[in-house]
Amino acid sequence: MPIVKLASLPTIKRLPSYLHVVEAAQKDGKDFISGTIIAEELELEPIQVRKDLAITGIVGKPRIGFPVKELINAINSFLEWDKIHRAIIVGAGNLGRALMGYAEFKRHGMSILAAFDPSTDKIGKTICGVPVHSLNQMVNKIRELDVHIAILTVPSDQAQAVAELLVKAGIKAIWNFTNVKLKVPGNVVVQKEDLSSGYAVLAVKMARQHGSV
Ligand SMILES: NC(=O)c1ccc[n+]([C@@H]2O[C@H](COP(=O)([O-])OP(=O)(O)OC[C@H]3O[C@@H](n4cnc5c(N)ncnc54)[C@H](O)[C@@H]3O)[C@@H](O)[C@H]2O)c1
Repeated sequence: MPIVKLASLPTIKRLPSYLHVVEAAQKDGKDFISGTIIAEELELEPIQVRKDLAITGIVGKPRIGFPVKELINAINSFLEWDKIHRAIIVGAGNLGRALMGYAEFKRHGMSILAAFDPSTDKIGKTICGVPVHSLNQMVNKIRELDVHIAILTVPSDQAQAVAELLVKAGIKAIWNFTNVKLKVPGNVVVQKEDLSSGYAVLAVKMARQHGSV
């Protein structure tokens, strides 16, 4: 199966920010929001916002803007956030625990059903409502719980071996927080995440604005 390439990747990455702004407008009791207001909030060009939002199929009205409720539904639907995504976490350490405790994921359909870790201090415990199991239960639990997404927060030297186990168990997508480029079959989606990218942008922006400190 070919690797899925998304032409609209930057747009997809901006959609959650749009959703935050539009949800805030809904909380303020607004029925409509203009592309210009969204653009101002996010320091983007209005044309960019309108182009991005067109991908969700929702059309704004001249001088009135976008209907807030429909826009929220359209963004959630485009992002597949209106569906339940059954997930597990492998590696219940510092990062794994932080992700288990992040309530936004639940609000957006991500249901973390179990975590797996070899540490006897963690097995049998519950972290933020998520039960931690031993690694030798992983394959059976993935099948039993009908899980499709695995969040990988293991030490880097364990990443490839764990990924291979996940693929064998039938996992369809791996959200990879390790710094390893995983080798998996083409039908398994891998999304690699790196907080350092954000830090890099922050540091360079700060240097440009204030000079090196
Ligand atoms: N992408 C990012 O921005 C980012 C940020 C922080 C950490 N990380 C990466 O995430 C990973 C975890 O970082 P951390 O700070 O949580 O480390 P940590 O040491 O706190 O946690 C790692 C956990 O994995 C468990 N583990 C070890 N071998 C395992 C295996 N084979 N299967 C399942 N679990 C196993 C350990 O017992 C531990 O609980 C590391 O690879 C780190 O480099 C990435």
